[in-house]
Amino acid sequence: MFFQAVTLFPEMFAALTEHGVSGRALRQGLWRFDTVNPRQFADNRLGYIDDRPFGGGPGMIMMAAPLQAAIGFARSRCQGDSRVVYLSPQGAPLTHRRVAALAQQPNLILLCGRYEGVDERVLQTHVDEEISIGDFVVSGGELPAMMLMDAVLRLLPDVLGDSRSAEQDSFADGLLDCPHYTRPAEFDGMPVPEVLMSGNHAKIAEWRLEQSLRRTLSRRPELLDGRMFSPQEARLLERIRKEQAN
Ligand SMILES: NC(=O)c1ccc(NCc2ccccc2N2CCOCC2)nc1
Repeated sequence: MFFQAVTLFPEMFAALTEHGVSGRALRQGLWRFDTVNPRQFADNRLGYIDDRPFGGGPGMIMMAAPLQAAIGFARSRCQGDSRVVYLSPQGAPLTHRRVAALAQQPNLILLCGRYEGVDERVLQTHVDEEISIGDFVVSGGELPAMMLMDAVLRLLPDVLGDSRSAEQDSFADGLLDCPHYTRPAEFDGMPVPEVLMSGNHAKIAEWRLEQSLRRTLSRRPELLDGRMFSPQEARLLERIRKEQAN
Protein backbone atom coordinates (compact mmCIF):
# COMPACT_ATOMS: atom_id res chain seq x y z
CA MET A 1 0.00 0.00 0.00
CA PHE A 2 1.40 3.37 -1.11
CA PHE A 3 -0.23 6.32 0.63
CA GLN A 4 0.40 9.88 -0.55
CA ALA A 5 -0.99 12.99 1.11
CA VAL A 6 -1.46 16.23 -0.82
CA THR A 7 -1.05 18.63 2.07
CA LEU A 8 0.25 22.03 3.17
CA PHE A 9 1.37 20.45 6.47
CA PRO A 10 3.42 17.33 5.65
CA GLU A 11 5.05 17.30 9.12
CA MET A 12 1.66 16.50 10.70
CA PHE A 13 1.85 12.97 9.31
CA ALA A 14 4.72 12.19 11.69
CA ALA A 15 1.92 11.23 14.06
CA LEU A 16 1.49 8.08 11.96
CA THR A 17 4.95 7.60 10.43
CA GLU A 18 6.96 8.10 13.67
CA HIS A 19 4.79 6.33 16.22
CA GLY A 20 2.97 3.18 17.13
CA VAL A 21 1.90 0.24 15.02
CA SER A 22 1.79 2.34 11.84
CA GLY A 23 5.31 3.69 12.39
CA ARG A 24 6.71 0.21 12.97
CA ALA A 25 4.90 -1.16 9.91
CA LEU A 26 6.36 1.67 7.81
CA ARG A 27 9.88 0.86 9.00
CA GLN A 28 9.21 -2.81 8.21
CA GLY A 29 8.25 -1.85 4.67
CA LEU A 30 4.64 -3.04 5.04
CA TRP A 31 3.46 0.24 3.55
CA ARG A 32 4.97 3.34 1.90
CA PHE A 33 4.19 7.02 2.43
CA ASP A 34 5.03 10.31 0.78
CA THR A 35 3.64 13.82 0.70
CA VAL A 36 3.15 16.42 -2.02
CA ASN A 37 2.92 20.07 -1.02
CA PRO A 38 0.72 22.08 -3.43
CA ARG A 39 2.82 25.15 -2.65
CA GLN A 40 5.63 23.79 -4.84
CA PHE A 41 3.18 23.86 -7.79
CA ALA A 42 2.04 27.47 -7.36
CA ASP A 43 2.49 29.20 -10.69
CA ASN A 44 3.58 32.47 -9.14
CA ARG A 45 6.78 33.39 -7.37
CA LEU A 46 5.11 33.94 -4.03
CA GLY A 47 3.60 30.47 -3.91
CA TYR A 48 -0.04 31.59 -3.74
CA ILE A 49 -2.25 28.52 -3.57
CA ASP A 50 -5.39 30.18 -2.22
CA ASP A 51 -7.57 33.05 -3.31
CA ARG A 52 -10.79 34.82 -2.39
CA PRO A 53 -14.10 33.07 -3.07
CA PHE A 54 -16.16 34.18 -6.09
CA GLY A 55 -19.48 35.41 -4.78
CA GLY A 56 -17.83 36.78 -1.66
CA GLY A 57 -17.88 35.29 1.84
CA PRO A 58 -15.31 34.80 4.56
CA GLY A 59 -11.92 33.10 4.19
CA MET A 60 -10.03 31.78 1.21
CA ILE A 61 -10.43 28.85 -1.18
CA MET A 62 -7.61 26.56 -2.37
CA MET A 63 -7.02 27.20 -6.07
CA ALA A 64 -7.56 24.45 -8.62
CA ALA A 65 -4.30 24.64 -10.62
CA PRO A 66 -1.76 23.89 -7.87
CA LEU A 67 -3.92 21.03 -6.55
CA GLN A 68 -4.41 19.57 -10.01
CA ALA A 69 -0.63 19.66 -10.55
CA ALA A 70 0.06 18.15 -7.12
CA ILE A 71 -2.44 15.33 -7.71
CA GLY A 72 -0.96 14.69 -11.17
CA PHE A 73 2.52 14.49 -9.67
CA ALA A 74 1.32 12.06 -6.98
CA ARG A 75 -0.37 9.87 -9.58
CA SER A 76 2.84 9.86 -11.65
CA ARG A 77 4.60 8.22 -8.70
CA CYS A 78 2.15 5.32 -8.51
CA GLN A 79 2.66 1.92 -10.11
CA GLY A 80 -0.72 0.74 -11.32
CA ASP A 81 -4.11 2.19 -10.37
CA SER A 82 -4.36 5.11 -7.99
CA ARG A 83 -7.42 6.46 -6.22
CA VAL A 84 -7.78 10.07 -5.06
CA VAL A 85 -9.78 10.49 -1.86
CA TYR A 86 -10.89 13.91 -0.60
CA LEU A 87 -11.67 14.21 3.12
CA SER A 88 -14.51 16.64 3.73
CA PRO A 89 -17.64 17.15 5.82
CA GLN A 90 -19.58 16.71 2.55
CA GLY A 91 -18.22 13.22 1.96
CA ALA A 92 -19.80 9.79 2.31
CA PRO A 93 -19.54 8.49 5.90
CA LEU A 94 -16.43 6.40 6.54
CA THR A 95 -17.48 2.97 7.76
CA HIS A 96 -15.63 -0.30 8.35
CA ARG A 97 -16.97 -1.53 5.01
CA ARG A 98 -15.52 1.45 3.16
CA VAL A 99 -12.21 1.11 5.04
CA ALA A 100 -12.05 -2.56 3.98
CA ALA A 101 -12.66 -1.55 0.34
CA LEU A 102 -9.92 1.09 0.49
CA ALA A 103 -7.51 -1.46 1.97
CA GLN A 104 -7.73 -3.34 -1.35
CA GLN A 105 -6.26 -0.36 -3.25
CA PRO A 106 -2.52 -0.40 -4.10
CA ASN A 107 -2.23 3.41 -4.21
CA LEU A 108 -4.26 5.98 -2.28
CA ILE A 109 -3.79 9.73 -2.70
CA LEU A 110 -5.41 11.74 0.10
CA LEU A 111 -6.30 15.35 -0.71
CA CYS A 112 -6.26 17.43 2.49
CA GLY A 113 -8.29 20.65 2.34
CA ARG A 114 -7.38 23.78 4.29
CA TYR A 115 -8.72 27.36 4.37
CA GLU A 116 -12.46 27.17 3.69
CA GLY A 117 -12.10 24.33 1.22
CA VAL A 118 -11.17 23.58 -2.35
CA ASP A 119 -12.26 24.87 -5.79
CA GLU A 120 -15.11 22.56 -6.85
CA ARG A 121 -13.61 22.04 -10.32
CA VAL A 122 -10.72 20.01 -8.88
CA LEU A 123 -13.18 17.76 -7.06
CA GLN A 124 -15.23 17.18 -10.22
CA THR A 125 -12.26 16.25 -12.41
CA HIS A 126 -9.56 14.73 -10.17
CA VAL A 127 -11.18 13.27 -7.07
CA ASP A 128 -12.48 9.71 -7.20
CA GLU A 129 -14.15 9.58 -3.77
CA GLU A 130 -15.18 12.15 -1.15
CA ILE A 131 -15.25 10.76 2.40
CA SER A 132 -16.25 12.20 5.81
CA ILE A 133 -15.04 10.76 9.11
CA GLY A 134 -18.03 12.17 10.96
CA ASP A 135 -20.54 14.98 11.07
CA PHE A 136 -18.25 17.64 12.44
CA VAL A 137 -15.74 20.15 11.09
CA VAL A 138 -12.00 20.34 11.84
CA SER A 139 -9.46 22.90 10.59
CA GLY A 140 -7.95 20.75 7.87
CA GLY A 141 -8.20 17.40 6.13
CA GLU A 142 -4.94 16.08 7.61
CA LEU A 143 -6.34 14.62 10.85
CA PRO A 144 -9.27 12.95 8.99
CA ALA A 145 -6.73 11.63 6.45
CA MET A 146 -4.59 10.14 9.23
CA MET A 147 -7.64 8.47 10.78
CA LEU A 148 -8.52 6.92 7.44
CA MET A 149 -4.91 5.79 6.94
CA ASP A 150 -4.69 4.22 10.40
CA ALA A 151 -7.99 2.37 9.97
CA VAL A 152 -6.84 1.04 6.56
CA LEU A 153 -3.35 0.08 7.80
CA ARG A 154 -4.83 -2.01 10.63
CA LEU A 155 -6.48 -4.21 8.04
CA LEU A 156 -3.31 -4.84 6.02
CA PRO A 157 -1.77 -8.28 6.59
CA ASP A 158 1.03 -8.37 9.20
CA VAL A 159 0.54 -4.75 10.33
CA LEU A 160 -1.10 -5.81 13.60
CA GLY A 161 1.14 -8.85 13.91
CA ASP A 162 -0.25 -12.28 14.73
CA SER A 163 -0.98 -11.17 18.32
CA ARG A 164 -4.00 -9.15 17.25
CA SER A 165 -6.22 -9.86 14.32
CA ALA A 166 -8.19 -6.93 12.95
CA GLU A 167 -11.35 -9.00 12.63
CA GLN A 168 -11.47 -8.93 16.45
CA ASP A 169 -11.86 -5.15 16.18
CA SER A 170 -15.37 -4.14 16.96
CA PHE A 171 -17.21 -3.06 13.80
CA ALA A 172 -15.33 -5.79 11.96
CA ASP A 173 -18.17 -8.13 12.97
CA GLY A 174 -20.59 -5.20 12.94
CA LEU A 175 -20.85 -5.10 16.76
CA LEU A 176 -19.45 -2.84 19.47
CA ASP A 177 -16.58 -4.27 21.50
CA CYS A 178 -17.12 -6.11 24.78
CA PRO A 179 -15.74 -4.86 28.14
CA HIS A 180 -12.06 -5.66 28.88
CA TYR A 181 -10.28 -6.28 32.21
CA THR A 182 -6.74 -6.84 33.38
CA ARG A 183 -4.91 -7.15 36.75
CA PRO A 184 -5.54 -6.63 39.60
CA ALA A 185 -8.47 -9.04 39.98
CA GLU A 186 -10.08 -6.55 42.35
CA PHE A 187 -9.71 -2.81 41.77
CA ASP A 188 -11.27 -0.20 44.00
CA GLY A 189 -13.42 -2.95 45.48
CA MET A 190 -14.67 -3.98 42.01
CA PRO A 191 -14.14 -7.60 40.93
CA VAL A 192 -13.59 -8.98 37.41
CA PRO A 193 -16.56 -10.98 35.99
CA GLU A 194 -16.16 -14.56 37.23
CA VAL A 195 -16.46 -16.15 33.80
CA LEU A 196 -13.22 -14.46 32.66
CA MET A 197 -11.34 -16.24 35.46
CA SER A 198 -12.89 -19.63 34.64
CA GLY A 199 -10.47 -20.70 31.91
CA ASN A 200 -13.50 -22.03 30.02
CA HIS A 201 -12.79 -20.53 26.58
CA ALA A 202 -16.14 -21.43 25.05
CA LYS A 203 -18.02 -19.79 27.93
CA ILE A 204 -15.68 -16.76 27.80
CA ALA A 205 -16.26 -16.35 24.05
CA GLU A 206 -20.02 -16.61 24.57
CA TRP A 207 -19.95 -14.07 27.42
CA ARG A 208 -17.96 -11.64 25.24
CA LEU A 209 -20.36 -12.05 22.33
CA GLU A 210 -23.33 -11.51 24.64
CA GLN A 211 -21.75 -8.35 26.05
CA SER A 212 -21.08 -7.03 22.53
CA LEU A 213 -24.70 -7.69 21.58
CA ARG A 214 -25.99 -6.04 24.78
CA ARG A 215 -23.84 -2.96 24.19
CA THR A 216 -24.75 -2.68 20.54
CA LEU A 217 -28.46 -3.08 21.32
CA SER A 218 -28.39 -0.41 24.03
CA ARG A 219 -25.90 2.10 22.55
CA ARG A 220 -26.15 1.70 18.77
CA PRO A 221 -29.27 -0.40 17.96
CA GLU A 222 -29.23 0.84 14.35
CA LEU A 223 -26.03 -1.15 13.74
CA LEU A 224 -28.11 -4.32 14.06
CA ASP A 225 -30.52 -3.29 11.30
CA GLY A 226 -30.06 -5.55 8.30
CA ARG A 227 -27.32 -7.55 9.97
CA MET A 228 -27.49 -11.36 9.63
CA PHE A 229 -27.16 -13.28 12.92
CA SER A 230 -25.45 -16.58 13.55
CA PRO A 231 -27.60 -19.14 15.43
CA GLN A 232 -25.60 -18.37 18.57
CA GLU A 233 -26.09 -14.61 18.17
CA ALA A 234 -29.82 -15.06 17.53
CA ARG A 235 -30.15 -17.19 20.68
CA LEU A 236 -28.29 -14.61 22.79
CA LEU A 237 -30.32 -11.72 21.33
CA GLU A 238 -33.50 -13.60 22.11
CA ARG A 239 -32.43 -14.03 25.73
CA ILE A 240 -31.44 -10.32 26.00
CA ARG A 241 -34.70 -9.11 24.45
CA LYS A 242 -36.77 -11.35 26.72
CA GLU A 243 -34.90 -10.07 29.73
CA GLN A 244 -35.49 -6.44 28.68
CA ALA A 245 -39.16 -7.12 27.89
CA ASN A 246 -40.04 -7.96 31.50
N1 LIG B 1 -15.77 15.34 8.79
C1 LIG B 1 -14.65 15.30 8.06
O1 LIG B 1 -14.23 14.25 7.54
C2 LIG B 1 -13.88 16.55 7.86
C3 LIG B 1 -12.96 16.65 6.83
C4 LIG B 1 -12.24 17.84 6.64
C5 LIG B 1 -12.49 18.89 7.50
N2 LIG B 1 -11.86 20.08 7.37
C6 LIG B 1 -11.06 20.43 6.18
C7 LIG B 1 -12.01 20.73 5.04
C8 LIG B 1 -12.04 19.86 3.95
C9 LIG B 1 -12.93 20.13 2.89
C10 LIG B 1 -13.77 21.23 2.93
C11 LIG B 1 -13.74 22.09 4.01
C12 LIG B 1 -12.86 21.86 5.07
N3 LIG B 1 -12.78 22.75 6.16
C13 LIG B 1 -11.59 23.58 6.16
C14 LIG B 1 -11.51 24.38 7.44
O2 LIG B 1 -12.69 25.07 7.68
C15 LIG B 1 -13.83 24.20 7.80
C16 LIG B 1 -14.03 23.40 6.54
N4 LIG B 1 -13.39 18.78 8.51
C17 LIG B 1 -14.08 17.64 8.69
